[in-house]
Amino acid sequence: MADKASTHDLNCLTIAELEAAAHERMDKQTRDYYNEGADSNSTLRENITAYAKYRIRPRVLRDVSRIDTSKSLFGFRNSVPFGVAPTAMQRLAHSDGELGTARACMTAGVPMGLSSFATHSLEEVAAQGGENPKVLQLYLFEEKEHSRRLIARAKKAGFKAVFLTVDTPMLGRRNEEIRNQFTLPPHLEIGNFPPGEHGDSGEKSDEETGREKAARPSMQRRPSARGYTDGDKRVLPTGPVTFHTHAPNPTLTWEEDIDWLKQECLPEMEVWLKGIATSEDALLAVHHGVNGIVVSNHGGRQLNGALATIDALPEVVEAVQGKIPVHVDGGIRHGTDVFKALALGADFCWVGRPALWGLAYKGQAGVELMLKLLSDEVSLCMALAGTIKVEQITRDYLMKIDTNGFVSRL
Ligand SMILES: Cc1cc2nc3c(=O)[nH]c(=O)nc-3n(C[C@H](O)[C@H](O)[C@H](O)COP(=O)(O)O)c2cc1C
Ligand SMILES: CC(C)CC(=O)C(=O)O
Repeated sequence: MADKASTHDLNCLTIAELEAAAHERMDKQTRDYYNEGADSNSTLRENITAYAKYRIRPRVLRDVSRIDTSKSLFGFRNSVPFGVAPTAMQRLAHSDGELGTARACMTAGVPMGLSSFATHSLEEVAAQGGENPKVLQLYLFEEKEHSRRLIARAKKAGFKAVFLTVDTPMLGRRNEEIRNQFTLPPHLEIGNFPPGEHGDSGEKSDEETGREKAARPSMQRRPSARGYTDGDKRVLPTGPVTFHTHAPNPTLTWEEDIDWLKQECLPEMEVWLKGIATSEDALLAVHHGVNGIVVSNHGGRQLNGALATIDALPEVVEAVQGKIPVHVDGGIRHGTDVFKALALGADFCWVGRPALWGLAYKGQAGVELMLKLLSDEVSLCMALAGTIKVEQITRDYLMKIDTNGFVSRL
């Protein structure tokens, strides 16, 4: 027993405990920024609770002494069927930041999604090495030249794909972010867009330096912020690249932008869409020839009231009919959630906040811990359900409980 306990972090045996441990280690601004969703947070909550509607139908008396949790993606055999989703500004959590996440993903043999708005550059992340795939999350800016340059850099650095985020025509309303007057501390900058390289004076932006904070009590409501529709006029951002000004792009369309992106990326990097939530858009994605989609609602941070991703997944899977891979993120907090998502037809899963909690808890080692907890849970769940390989996980292993408590096969 003593031996077994010694391989564990007894303070963090679950993702929930990791979340609690991280809570104490983050300042309020960071904690609120990472943890909140949009508006009342109902989609954020439902992303998690919706998993409880599904129960597992375990099969027995199969030799489960060897469980293979691995899954191929971008030509690499990942150790598990999930990776770390792109989340912005990871050095807010810990000085290891995105480099710590990259090293943890490399050690665990899982893919890493890097946010366009990371606090390290994509070159620094690539330099951490590893055969595990790296994916660049892309906010396609209205000034396409910025995006063109970023895409070229990602190609050169060996990124396997871009995940174009399509659920941010405007930024969702995050009330704590507004209340806290969120600013990037002066010692940090957005690694991919350092001040001075994007048509600005070389001065850090207000958002990056925190200057004029007092003079601008609600920075998100600057006319150029474009996050809200309460009278602000949309203005093409011309200054330094900051996330409030550049991440949202209300002008993107299937016709204008997807072909452009494919031309920029292919064949070296695949083009995926992150933020698909309906069968109609999934079919359009197939029609426009993208390489894959991620069913996502941005961790409940964009359209509050949107369906939980695990509930949106089945209609997308049914529409796509295996023509392109379908991934899912949002609310995954246990290995059984990964199992359920795979059973409902996802080819792969991504986890966002748990990696941030790992980082906040112990930097790189904390992300490694998070990946180990989730990997062990996936492996145990597969064994107890009677599945030896990821490919064996199908709808036959699930039941659904409706609001009246009736249980049915899928
Ligand atoms: C703090 C934070 C920052 C995020 N930053 C980005 C980002 O820069 N680009 C993006 O496409 N998604 C971003 N996301 C969304 C994640 O990629 C992912 O969709 C979401 O976190 C999944 O939900 P989960 O946190 O419940 O696992 C962010 C999420 C969080 C929590
Ligand atoms: C750069 C930001 C817009 C990052 C983001 O997507 C988020 O905070 O949800």
